[in-house]
Amino acid sequence: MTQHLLIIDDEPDMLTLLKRSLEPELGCQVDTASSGEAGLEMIRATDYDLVLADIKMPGISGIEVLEQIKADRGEEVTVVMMTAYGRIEMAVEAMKHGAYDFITKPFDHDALVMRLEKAFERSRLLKENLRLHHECRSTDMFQKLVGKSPEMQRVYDTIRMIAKNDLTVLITGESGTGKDLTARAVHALSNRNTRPFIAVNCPTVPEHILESELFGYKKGAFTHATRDRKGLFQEAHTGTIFLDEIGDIAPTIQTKLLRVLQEKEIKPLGEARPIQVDVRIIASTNQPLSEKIKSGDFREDFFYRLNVLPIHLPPLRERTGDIPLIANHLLEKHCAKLDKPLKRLSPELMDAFVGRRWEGNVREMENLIMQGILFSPADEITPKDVGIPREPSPGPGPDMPPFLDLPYKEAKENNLSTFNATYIGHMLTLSKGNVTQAAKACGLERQALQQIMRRYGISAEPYRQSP
Ligand SMILES: Nc1ncnc2c1ncn2[C@@H]1O[C@H](COP(=O)(O)OP(=O)(O)OP(=O)(O)O)[C@@H](O)[C@H]1O
Repeated sequence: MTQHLLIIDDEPDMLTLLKRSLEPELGCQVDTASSGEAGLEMIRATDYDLVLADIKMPGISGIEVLEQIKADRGEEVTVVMMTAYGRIEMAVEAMKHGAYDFITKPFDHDALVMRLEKAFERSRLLKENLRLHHECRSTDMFQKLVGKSPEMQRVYDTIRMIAKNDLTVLITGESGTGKDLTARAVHALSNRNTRPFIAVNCPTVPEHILESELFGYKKGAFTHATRDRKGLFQEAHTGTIFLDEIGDIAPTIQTKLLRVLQEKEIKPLGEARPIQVDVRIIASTNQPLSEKIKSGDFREDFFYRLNVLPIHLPPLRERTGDIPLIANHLLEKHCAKLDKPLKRLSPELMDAFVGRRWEGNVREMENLIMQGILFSPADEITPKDVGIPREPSPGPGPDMPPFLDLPYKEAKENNLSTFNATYIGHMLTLSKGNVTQAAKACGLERQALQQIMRRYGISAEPYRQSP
């Protein structure tokens, strides 16, 4: 991409001369401004890679231009100053204000080109750094949610699409599917990410306490209210509140939450006047709320207020392609947490994992893996270590393979994933984690094997621990 240079100088001849010589020599596009005021306006409108400004100008001086650029854009824009020969104190002043370099007039042309090339290089590196930093931040947001299946890709797309606005989100999914992680990802990608994220596990708080926990109370509101206390909504002000397992809350609290959603205000117990709060609400449930509405346990109007932006997390058995990836992720995470050397999952255990129904989803898998890490005597965790019978569970029907009720593409992808985890796992076991040897045994080029391993989230690391 062509780089973009802005030259600010009050001498028109100098501008013409520099533009004419620098454009072909640096291979960049040069714009010119004949005053500090005009220059600043152009900088606000265009993303320049480099600004070359004269220090001494009538009106806004070069130093003032520099100060303004630093105030508006920080380190994003690289600035080089020009000063007349002998005005070294001005150049020092410019460096103090954050100029990258200074050049004295009259110039030695070659030296000028060389210094501007260096400044362009600095600007390119800086922009690349900023881009990577930004990319890292946005992948960080999802880093705890592992899974590459089409189902999880849809979840990530939805999170990205809905995170930035302030609308209410309802996350549904069986227990242990990652609703809590998803709520945190929505907050992390939202504009509120530097503000509080308050999670409330609704069923664990007794009904009579939940109201005062959420909305707070005034001194004297009830017998033990010896002082004013802020509720969680006030704690979450300008941030996000996550109401986990909302399906379990009592109708009286549903009515009060409905009011918060409608009016954006809360009323602490014992307080006469409502208090305005600016809180984004994310709720989750593992129960079909439609049934609760039918039985009269959940207010229908409250449900519609909550279900503005829905996210559904599919159960693990419907995204079996993710199982090897999540299993290895949890293994690494918990070996580190439990301060144990990295173990590996035997191919038989991975097979059993893929065929399992996982009623408790990722949480159930996490528990099994922790047991395996603690109880397996060797580096390899086998089905026996976690109490799984050797034969994989039969899946949906008595004799039916677990993929027969899936669409072709998905069934194929899931089976490929299992096949790769088992086959490559076996070859890596034999080669003690040596990828070159494993590739030879597979009859593949090393790079081809590495590509497959990357695609299916297989790491050679755990196999290197073999005695
Ligand atoms: N996609 C995933 N990748 C990695 N870890 C996950 C994933 N989904 C869930 N987990 C892990 O599984 C455990 C359960 O996840 P989480 O608490 O988010 O589920 P939940 O749906 O909120 O569960 P519950 O309904 O029981 O509250 C957590 O330790 C979480 O880190």
